[in-house]
Amino acid sequence: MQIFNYSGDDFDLYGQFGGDTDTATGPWSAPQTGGPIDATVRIPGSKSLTNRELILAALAAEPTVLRGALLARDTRLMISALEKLGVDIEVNHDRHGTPTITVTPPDEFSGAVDIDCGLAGTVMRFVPTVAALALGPVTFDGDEGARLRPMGGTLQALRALGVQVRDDGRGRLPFSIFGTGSITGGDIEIDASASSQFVSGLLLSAPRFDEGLTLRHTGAGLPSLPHIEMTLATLRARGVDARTIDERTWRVEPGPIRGGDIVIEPDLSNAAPFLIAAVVCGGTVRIPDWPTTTTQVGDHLRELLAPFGAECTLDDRALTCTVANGIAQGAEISGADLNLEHAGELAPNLAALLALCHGPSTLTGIAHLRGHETDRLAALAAELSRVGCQVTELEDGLHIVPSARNAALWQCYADHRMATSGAIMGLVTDGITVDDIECTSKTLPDFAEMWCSMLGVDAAASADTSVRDEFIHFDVPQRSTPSTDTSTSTDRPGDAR
Ligand SMILES: O=C(O)C1=C[C@@H](OP(=O)(O)O)[C@@H](O)[C@H](O)C1
Ligand SMILES: C=C(OP(=O)(O)O)C(=O)O
Repeated sequence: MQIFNYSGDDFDLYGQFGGDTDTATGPWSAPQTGGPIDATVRIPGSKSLTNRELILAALAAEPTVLRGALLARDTRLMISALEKLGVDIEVNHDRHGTPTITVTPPDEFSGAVDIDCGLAGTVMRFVPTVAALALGPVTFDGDEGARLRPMGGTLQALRALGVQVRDDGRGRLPFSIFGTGSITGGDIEIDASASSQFVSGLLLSAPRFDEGLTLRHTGAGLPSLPHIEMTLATLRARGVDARTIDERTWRVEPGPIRGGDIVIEPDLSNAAPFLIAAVVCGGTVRIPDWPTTTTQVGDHLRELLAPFGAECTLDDRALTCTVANGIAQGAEISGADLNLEHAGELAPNLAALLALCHGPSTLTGIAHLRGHETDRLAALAAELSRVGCQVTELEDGLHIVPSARNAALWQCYADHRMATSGAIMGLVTDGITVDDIECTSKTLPDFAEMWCSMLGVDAAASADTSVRDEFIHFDVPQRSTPSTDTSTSTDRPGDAR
């Protein structure tokens, strides 16, 4: 069972904010269903939107109310971090049980605090720039796995902005920021090839810089461009002049950030395993409140799943995804070559789908996944191989050759998307046990219950505490330790671990 290194002292992980105390723990037998699915799955708020809106609400000139926000480990860590910096945050639920968060910004941010980032990229890359606007030192640390994630882009940028930063020279957590209450801003260059979050974190706080910010990415490819679009869109929606100058340069003018009432969209990337389940099992999955226009990369699932037999129709109430003949009914779907540079977040779940197809597939453009919650390329290669596929790790992706599959203990490496990928594999593979389904609490605490409910199976039957003996003896692939290079700009994709 995963033990969370969670040190937020204002609330417990499943307690005060309405988390589900029945969340499955320990080894979990991936459930199967006898026939096609017919389910409506209500997906909680977007992690990326919730954490952007929390940051902007903290920096705003007036209070903000967030409706439909996500309450999961990543967003609770964000709330806790901002509270420590002096932001007043109240969490309630409306009469339908939908979370409502009221955020009142402080007159000035307080320093002399420690921030726990957990494993949340949005906390470790978005909060430091807010902390640089505080008076006094702010120290950042996180889970063991978080200490392997690239941070050089953020630290490099803060130093270029004249902020004093102390770290051990590896460009990783832990580090301390010594804010002086203001940032002048201006023009800076960073290498954001390891994560788009370096760019987003700076742009979000930039309206509060005296001269705003012109930010240029200088490195190789820039991943997850839609997430930068999302950052610009959230800024503009609050009255900030934020724009793309060219494909590597962005400009944010200084000025007040509006508060107000904001509705958070469902997390479309978290819809991925449920929509993929329709492709695997056949039938229909409906996702209510799917937005008709959005910057979320999960919206690309509508096109991405079409070649796999998914007919997706969108109206103003829901996305309906119907699959006439699923893999479980004998559909022989050929593999695919996908460049997921912009949609890396979807790669683990799509890799699981490709492993269930007929014929080889290649995923490219995702070298930066080595710096995600775990080295996702190594983790997917290890786990898909364990189930019986032939998988080759490429410099920037994976080559997957499906094969007859066998029972296995699927390891998650604390990665929520590895956990949901294990659940997908288990839909049509007998004997898949996911070692740590609880790590889905990073962005979707009720995943196990939602999955069982979609399949019409009893959730209690999947909570398997007796791992079969033969599984215990599988080797766990070793994760390499981070580079000891003293430069803070060693965040090139592939160098991340
Ligand atoms: O800004 C964001 O909310 C995110 C940006 C992306 O990060 P990377 O650019 O590091 O892939 C994405 O993968 C992550 O899940 C969320
Ligand atoms: C990469 C991810 O998360 P994070 O925001 O922690 O980077 C993810 O959710 O797939």
